[in-house]
Formats: sequence, C-alpha cells, structure tokens
Amino acid sequence: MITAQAAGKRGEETMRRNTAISVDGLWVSFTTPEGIMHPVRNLSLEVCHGEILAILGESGAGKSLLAKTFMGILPSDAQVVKGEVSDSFGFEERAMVLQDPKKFLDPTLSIGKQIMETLKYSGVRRSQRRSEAMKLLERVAMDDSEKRFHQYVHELSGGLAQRAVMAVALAKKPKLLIADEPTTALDEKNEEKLIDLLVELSEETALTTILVTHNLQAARKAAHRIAVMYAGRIIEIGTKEEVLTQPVHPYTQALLASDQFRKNDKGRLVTIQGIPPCPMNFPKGDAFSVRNPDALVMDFLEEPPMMKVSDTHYAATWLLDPRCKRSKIAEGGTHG
Ligand SMILES: Nc1ncnc2c1ncn2[C@@H]1O[C@H](COP(=O)(O)OP(=O)(O)OP(=O)(O)O)[C@@H](O)[C@H]1O
Repeated sequence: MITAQAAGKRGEETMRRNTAISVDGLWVSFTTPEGIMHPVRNLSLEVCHGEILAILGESGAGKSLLAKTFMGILPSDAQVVKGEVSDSFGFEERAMVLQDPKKFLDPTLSIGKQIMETLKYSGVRRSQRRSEAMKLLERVAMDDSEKRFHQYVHELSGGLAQRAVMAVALAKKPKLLIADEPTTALDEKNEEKLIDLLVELSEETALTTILVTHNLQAARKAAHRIAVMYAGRIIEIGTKEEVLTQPVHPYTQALLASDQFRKNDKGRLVTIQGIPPCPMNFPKGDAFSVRNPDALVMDFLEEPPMMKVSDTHYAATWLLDPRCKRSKIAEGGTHG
C-alpha cells in the first residue's frame, strides 16, 4: 500500500525527470452540419517519463479526444487545427486501453492467443510466450487465469474483458500507456488491483501513463499529478496533493465536493449543478461561470489564462488575479 506522502515524494521526483510528451496550444475541431466545434481548445501540457498523469473531468470535457491525440487515433472527422503534440515514443511503444474493451479484442482468437501474438511482436521467444501470457493474466488480476487463457471475448464479462485488454496492452511492452476509464467495469477490489498495477509499472518500468477518468478514487491512488479538464481546456493542474487538498479553480472545488458528498451519503447522487457546456457553443469567459454561483463579473467577460499557484500548480481562474475584486454577479444578471 502506498501512502499519500510517499506518492507525493515520488511525484516530485518524477517531475524532475525528462519530458515525455509536450503539448503546445492544441486545438482539435470537428466540422459538423451545425458548424465547427472545438472540443479541445488551446491546451498545453507536459508529461514526464514514468509519470502517471490523471486527467479528470465530467463527460464531454475533451479527455478522450486528448488521449486519442496522444495515440494518433483521432476520429476521421476530427482535425488538429492548431498547436503541436510532440513525444519521444515510437508508434509501437504506445498502448491504449479504451472505454469499450470488447471492441478491441479479436472475437476469433482466444485471449491467450491474442496476448501471445502481441508478445511475438514484442520480440518474446516462442518458448516463453505462454508463460509470459499467463503471468500477464495474473498481473491484471484475472482469477483462474488458465481458464481465461482459453476463453474468447464473448465469454467474458465487461470487467474481465477490460482486464484482458490491459493484458494485451502490456504484452506490447509499451513505454506509454493511455488508459481511458480502465476501471469502469470493475468492482472495488479489482479496481484497486488494477490501480496498484499501474503504480507498480510506473516504478518498475518507468511506464508513462495517462489515466483518463471520472473516478476520483482512482486518480487519488494512482496519479503523481492531476489535470482537471473543463470545456476543452485544462483548468487546473498540479501534484495530486495540490489538486486534491488545495484546489483553486471553482470547478475543481465543485468536482471534489460532489465526490465527497457521494461518498458520505451513498443513497443520493450529488452532481455539480447545471450541465457541462456544448463544444459548439462554449460560454464566453470562464466556461464554468454559468454553473458557478460565486462567479466574478470578470468570469463572464474574459477567459482566464493559466496562472501560477506554485512551481508545480497552475489554475485558470480570475480568483488568482489580484486585480479582480470578488464582485458576485447580481441574481438574475446577464451571464455574458
Ligand atoms: N466523432 C465525433 N464527432 C463529433 N463530436 C465528437 C466526436 N467525438 C467526440 N465528440 C465531441 O467532443 C466532445 C469531447 O468528447 P470526449 O469524448 O473527448 O469527452 P470526454 O471528456 O472523454 O467524455 P466522456 O468521459 O464521456 O468520454 C464531446 O462533446 C463529444 O460529443
């Protein structure tokens, strides 16, 4: 079990290492019959080798599109219209675990065969492939791995398929792992095991991991740093401790508060008031302002730039600008 303090130390160490991915002013757009939309907007980010970066945010924030940009697998109707993504990974050094695991498994091959095929391309000798495949199944917490080895995707539950995809992904011996909601179909025990595995891999093999998730517990346990996305932008980024214990952006605060509430009172589903904005029509200014009861006048007028909280902690909120007075917009006032 890793303590928060140890993980924090590890986070700082990790950040001192080399940059693995650099994103500079990235815009991703879709042309739809209704017009052009920009679900990822002017996004800049650096990820270090061996780091686990969790990307948190509600549905539609642009998390998956960002992750797909890292893999070079944007949908055919999406375009990078501005900005740059550079990284130090070859195509074969990347692996991705996507939200719908069953889509990514070959229905004509047993799980074991699929892992062994991947091991072949990773240069593992024929005589070692079976035992390595079994080890991988065990590592991804597949009980009864001998049975799973021979099963086909249609015989697996969502949770087992998710872990099978993870085993195939790890058979690639990747240096970069993009894990998009890898724990959604898992129960609490298996979620914990998978998260432990990500942490172990980051320590043992310096695997760089982008963990896209709605799941705050997963981010809390696994991540070195957390980036919070809202309306296509990163609105706060910092070490796990900074974001979780000293959140600055009102959206991050609301996200954490809603999660806290859910934990304390499991019977009630508490979410942030209002709905996330549509990328076709993001609100002017700070896109969260229309859902923020404490929004400043300035929030409705101009988009806040990323501002420094500490060397490792940044947030895009006018609350950090000394010129901005907290002048709450009058009830019923116009929302820019
Ligand atoms: N192929 C597409 N065509 C048009 N719009 C798309 C397409 N793919 C994604 N979008 C839109 O881009 C926005 C961001 O999508 P994305 O999948 O990145 O969100 P997300 O933060 O990962 O959400 P979720 O957690 O629900 O997966 C959404 O509004 C989505 O509707």
